[in-house]
This record gives sequence, C-alpha cells and structure tokens, in this order.
Amino acid sequence: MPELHFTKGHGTGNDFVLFSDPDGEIDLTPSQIAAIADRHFGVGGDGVIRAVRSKNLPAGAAALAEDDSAEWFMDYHNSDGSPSEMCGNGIRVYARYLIENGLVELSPGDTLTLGTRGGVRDLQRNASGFQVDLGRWQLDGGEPLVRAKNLQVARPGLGISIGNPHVVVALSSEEELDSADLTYIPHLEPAPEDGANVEFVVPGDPLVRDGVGHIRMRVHERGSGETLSCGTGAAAAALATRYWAGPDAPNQWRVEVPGGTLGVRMWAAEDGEHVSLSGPADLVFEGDLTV
Ligand SMILES: N[C@@H](CCC[C@H](N)C(=O)O)C(=O)O
Repeated sequence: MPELHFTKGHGTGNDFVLFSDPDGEIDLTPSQIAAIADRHFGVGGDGVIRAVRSKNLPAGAAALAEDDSAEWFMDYHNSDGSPSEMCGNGIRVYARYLIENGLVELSPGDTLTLGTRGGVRDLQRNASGFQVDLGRWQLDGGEPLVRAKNLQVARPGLGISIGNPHVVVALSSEEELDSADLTYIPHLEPAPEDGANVEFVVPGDPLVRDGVGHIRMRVHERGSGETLSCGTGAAAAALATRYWAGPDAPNQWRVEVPGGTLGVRMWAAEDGEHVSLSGPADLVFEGDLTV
C-alpha cells in the first residue's frame, strides 16, 4: 500500500492532486487513481498528476514523450482513472509544483520543457502565471451532432485536436449556456472512438475588443465530467470561434470559464500554426495519504 505525500493545486479552478515519483516506482491502478480523485472519499480533484523523471518511464511510455529533452514527464490521469495525452491547466500547475519543490528552476525568460503523452511542451513564466506552447493544433474529428440535457436542439460541433480530442459547440445566448445541464455526458453523433472533451461557447458582445477576441465557455471533460475550467478546451474553443468568425478574426483571445480567465494565442511557427495558453497556477495544500 503506497504512502503518498501529495499536493493539491489548481489552475482557474481545474483542480489536481500531484505527487512525486521521480524513479517511477509507483504504479497506481485506475481504481486507485479514481479513489484519490473522489471528492467524498478521497482528496478530490479533476485529475491526478504523477511527477516522474522521463528516463524512468517504461520504454513504451518514454517514446510517447517524443524526445528526451524533457527531464520531467507529466503522468496525467482524469478523475475516473483514465489517462490523457495532455492537460493545459495541469501542466502549468505541474510546473509550479516542480519549481516549489526545488525539482526544477525557471527564471523569467527561460523555458521549461516537460514531457506529456501528447509530446513535449515548452513553458515560460508570464504576468498571469505561466504560458505553455500547446504545439500544433488540427481540425480532427469532423462535425458531430451534439446533444446536451436542457439544450432544445442538437448542434453541429467542430472536432479539434490539441494533442487531446475536443468538440466545440456554439450556443446562441448566455442564457442557453447557463441552462445547459453538463452533469450528464453530452451525446455525440457519430461518437468519437476515443471520446472527447466537449466545450460549449458563446461569443462576447462584441466578439472583438481592442483586437482581442472574447468568448465564454463551459466544458464537460472526458473522464472528469463538468469542470470549472479546461486549458486545452479553452484553446480549442478559441480556435473554433476564430474558424467560424472568418479570415478577419484575431489571433489573441480571452476565454472566460466558470473558474476564471485564460489567454489563448495562435502564432505561426516553422512547423505550422501553434496555439499557446496563459493562466494562473496555484498550489493550495499538502497532505499524506495511504492508497
Ligand atoms: N483539464 C485539462 C484536460 C484534461 C484531460 C481531458 N479530460 C482529456 O481526457 O483529454 C486541461 O486543462 O486541458
């Protein structure tokens, strides 16, 4: 029975239980992870993050990190125990955790490279906390029809991959966004093979202020249910809104989520267009638990 010293952290209310396993000795089962994330019987969180050195990952998992430039790997699992390729809020909180525990140093202007199942990701400190380059994004997954409880009509969504899968749905009003009941899993037709995080968005009024696009978003996360925020989801929502808005839409966005505000920026890199995410990362408390 492993004894874990854990830290609880969050990014705009998307909350995580983090623990260190630098040598890769702790192999939790999905049900052990779900028990830690349980809000009634465990610590509680939308996800669980194991800090492990990339060199100590099993060979197959190490290959997922694409290259060996990242000393640390973010072993991310949703609250139901399922793994995910990437977590945009989680990786900022993970960076703060590594820094506060003296496991890495990151001076302003420097870059920290972390491994994830979706590949390596670069982070820097910025005014809001951290900025992470989420890498190249792509339209992926078509336009499934989305139904959610309390939404009167089915809507076409837009499939977008940010390393992990998203379907973004545009709603017509703030009232509609507020009334959607996301305690139930949205129904997607056709259903994506690997599931999807589903983001519901309404445009700001006006959509663009001072060259920055504004949207509001709620999300139902694959493997975790409705959460107060989803970083990769915010990036997908901004990308989908820009796609729908046409060629004059900006490359800089503010995304209001129930837990706060996230910044999203699209920019041209040598290998194609990248999308970056900015936002806070907070550590809240520490404790010990027996799994
Ligand atoms: N909350 C995260 C995304 C976490 C993973 C997601 N539920 C999935 O299964 O892909 C974020 O901030 O990006």
